[in-house]
Amino acid sequence: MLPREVKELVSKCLGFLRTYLDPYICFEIPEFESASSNELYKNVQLHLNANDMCKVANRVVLTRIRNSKRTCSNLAEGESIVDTFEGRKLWWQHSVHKLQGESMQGRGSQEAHDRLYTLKIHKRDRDWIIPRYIDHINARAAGYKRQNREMQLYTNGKNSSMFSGGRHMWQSVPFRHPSTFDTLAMEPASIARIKGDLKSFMEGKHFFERVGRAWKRGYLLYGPPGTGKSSMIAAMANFLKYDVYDLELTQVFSNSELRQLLIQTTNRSIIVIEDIDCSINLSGQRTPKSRSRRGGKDCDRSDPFSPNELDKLKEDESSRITLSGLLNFTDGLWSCCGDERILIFTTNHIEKLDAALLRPGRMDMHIHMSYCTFAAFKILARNYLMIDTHPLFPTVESLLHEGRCKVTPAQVSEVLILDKDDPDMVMDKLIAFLQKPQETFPDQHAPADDLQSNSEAKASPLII
Ligand SMILES: Nc1ncnc2c1ncn2[C@@H]1O[C@H](COP(=O)(O)OP(=O)(O)OP(=O)(O)O)[C@@H](O)[C@H]1O
Ligand SMILES: [Mg+2]
Repeated sequence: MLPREVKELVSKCLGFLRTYLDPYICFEIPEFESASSNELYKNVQLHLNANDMCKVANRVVLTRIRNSKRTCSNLAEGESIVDTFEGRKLWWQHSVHKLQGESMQGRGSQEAHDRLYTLKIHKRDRDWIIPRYIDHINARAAGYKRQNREMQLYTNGKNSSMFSGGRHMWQSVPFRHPSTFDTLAMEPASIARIKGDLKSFMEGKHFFERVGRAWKRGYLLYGPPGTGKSSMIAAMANFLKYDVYDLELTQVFSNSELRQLLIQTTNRSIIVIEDIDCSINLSGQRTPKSRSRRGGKDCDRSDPFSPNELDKLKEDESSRITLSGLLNFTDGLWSCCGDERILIFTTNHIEKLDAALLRPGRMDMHIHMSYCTFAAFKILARNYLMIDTHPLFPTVESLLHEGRCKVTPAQVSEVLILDKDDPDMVMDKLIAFLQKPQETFPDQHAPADDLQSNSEAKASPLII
């Protein structure tokens, strides 16, 4: 019989020998470190989920958070799977232990389990694979979070200015607008250009740093009412997964308040000022928005203002928000406080905009949203009626040809939605509608025509 000390020494030596001879090494990634959650654990979970790797496991835990669009899968207790990275194999195992007594402190009742991922790799890969693989997981998880996060729509309401000394100048609701570039009726070539521009902006961090420019981009959307300017903004937000800040300039009472509002916007966001011609004018005074009989927001109208509007106008006279205050944020020193910002102005009346707004370097791209073309109609027909062709398509084409019949995509979609389950009837109704004389809204010239005479303006902005 060996004495106890010797037995312990032998087993210790055997343990060392086993570790020494074992070609693998394990890393543990617990869900919690002390009482705080371990971000890496969550990132591993997202990485396995994003790559659909859990589906090869025998037991998978499926979860869906309330109001979320996605179902998440995770390895069940004791399950393991293999991942590959740069040609090397890595093994993941998930273990779950029930917590008791003191170890539950600070976790809350729902965290009564200790969850842990164990990553096993070859010892020889240890030095080079670990930093790179972990970076890869974090990057994948960041991309996944971005794709799946709930977007927000912020607005500066009347009451928001009460909080200007505090932190809450914006109020938000979840942004769930269904418009996408697939549902937008527009020339496919224009859509492709806009998507390409947004993509290169989103991926342009190093470019903007290298050339010393603030990482921002400005778009001016102009065209008659109902041509899809607001739908375009929603499609851009859904494409980029950015939050939207709908800035109501008529509720902003000074340049400093405007600056505070803009400073509070977060990175990766779209700041929108709709109907810019109605929100601000050259002298910096604002006029209440109104709709003309043709449906556009017509600020220089001839009909008298109501008493309420007159009161508002008087109130406005004391306001000191100016175009230069706004432009200071678009391209002045303030433009670089924050990254990945997109600024969008919309207008029904580009001809009324101040030249300062149209100058190169202000709005990088001018996008003309115009009356429905045949290509745009085909997109609406596919989306509303689920048809790609119909015997009456050539008639529609000749009616819409070269803007012969001026109807907006909004008007066409109103007709298509009427009997969407009966394409033949809808097509008949559409032809009858297109043959009726239409009351049109004056569609402005593309600013290129105005800018041609201005040599400074010839180089930019991009015009679509
Ligand atoms: N280009 C388009 N593609 C698809 N649907 C469109 C388009 N234009 C308009 N619509 C339809 O018409 C509705 C109104 O369009 P939208 O609000 O985007 O127009 P707008 O140009 O912003 O008008 P306004 O100048 O009055 O603000 C949308 O909800 C959508 O259903
Ligand atoms: Mg709109």
